[in-house]
Amino acid sequence: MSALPPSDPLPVTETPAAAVQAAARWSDWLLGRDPRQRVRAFRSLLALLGYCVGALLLQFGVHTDSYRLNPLHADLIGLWSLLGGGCFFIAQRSGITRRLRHDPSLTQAQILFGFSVIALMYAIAGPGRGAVLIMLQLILVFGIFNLSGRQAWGLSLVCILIMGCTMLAMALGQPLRYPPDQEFVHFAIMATAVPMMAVLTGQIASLRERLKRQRLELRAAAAHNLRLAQHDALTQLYNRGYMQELLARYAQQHHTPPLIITLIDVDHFKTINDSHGHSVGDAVLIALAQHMQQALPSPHVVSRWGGEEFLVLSPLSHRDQVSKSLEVLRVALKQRPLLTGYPDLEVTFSAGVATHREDETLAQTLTRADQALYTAKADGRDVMRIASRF
Ligand SMILES: Nc1nc2c(ncn2[C@@H]2O[C@H](COP(=O)(O)OP(=O)(O)OP(=O)(O)O)[C@@H](O)[C@H]2O)c(=O)[nH]1
Repeated sequence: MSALPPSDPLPVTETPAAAVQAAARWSDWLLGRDPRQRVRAFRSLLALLGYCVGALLLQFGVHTDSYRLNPLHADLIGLWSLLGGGCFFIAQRSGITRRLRHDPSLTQAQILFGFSVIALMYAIAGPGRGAVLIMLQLILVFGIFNLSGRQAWGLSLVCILIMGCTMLAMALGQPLRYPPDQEFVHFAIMATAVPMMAVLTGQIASLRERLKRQRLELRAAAAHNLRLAQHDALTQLYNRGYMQELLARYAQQHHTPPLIITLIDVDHFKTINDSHGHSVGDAVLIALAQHMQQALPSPHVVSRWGGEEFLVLSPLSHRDQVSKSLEVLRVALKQRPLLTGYPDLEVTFSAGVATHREDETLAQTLTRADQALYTAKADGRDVMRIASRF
């Protein structure tokens, strides 16, 4: 028996339209099912789409001869960009990049590859190279979601270096197609815009970091609140509210699992409080709770049901263990004092046990356990009684 029964069945919802189902199947086939890997594969696919457009534009330039492109160069660069982009997408889609702890998105590698494509395109585009510079910014935008500020600055410097060298080489090698004064302006624009992207990426990285921290804090606070709501502050056992919820959930199940309810009550607890003080009474409850949890570990669920009363929920298959463990505990309490420093403090308990029957509700089982406990008290305490059928 688990601490909580399986969650309620999902409400019946309308079946989505066939077109939606087909789209979902296609998207699963294309991007995979792992949510994180899907995002990575989607970004790589987007980049591949960008390379496709770039390759097509190069072919368009060759056919119209508007930019006097070298057809062989255009083919090679197109092929390079599609091959590289395709490899990155396949790597993400296959999931092998998940093993790369530091950069499973391959962001830096993809950006560096993008720089190489842009530099090559810039070198052959001639009069169309202004458009290539726009694509350069697009490549940097891809890093905004994954890079740290430091990584963004590093890549910016590499970008300025690669593009600066390309511009210089073209200005020196083909001064008619790449006039040096124009290349200077292009370089100045690029060298200003690229670091700006690095600054923005750094800001978004710290925002991401803050959000991540807040999410972790919220999760910890929610877990803490849940613990407070379900546990008794004194004994740290499950509290009555949690047990009532648990019983209600079992009761709602079509077939209530075979259960045993045991109610345990400390004998003459008022006398312990009156003669030793409330704090000693508290210590007795804490110590007894610990002993009971040790005697009846999972799958038993031990809880504090009320003041000096405990409720134990056990699967029917563990019925013998309940009576044996409680008997062992009862005898142990006689042999050595529960609290060190209080050798004369005698603590005993009475218990009532009821097995849930198919023809009754769990509330009725609980009532029978309570009646059995009452009988144990009436029989002189320090005993366990099994509930009768009714
Ligand atoms: N120290 C302490 N005492 C508590 C706590 N909760 C309830 N009590 C006390 O538990 C005592 C219960 O007394 P009774 O209901 O008369 O039960 P009892 O003295 O154990 O008598 P029997 O159950 O008939 O054996 C009361 O005096 C409550 O004040 C608690 O958290 N700490």
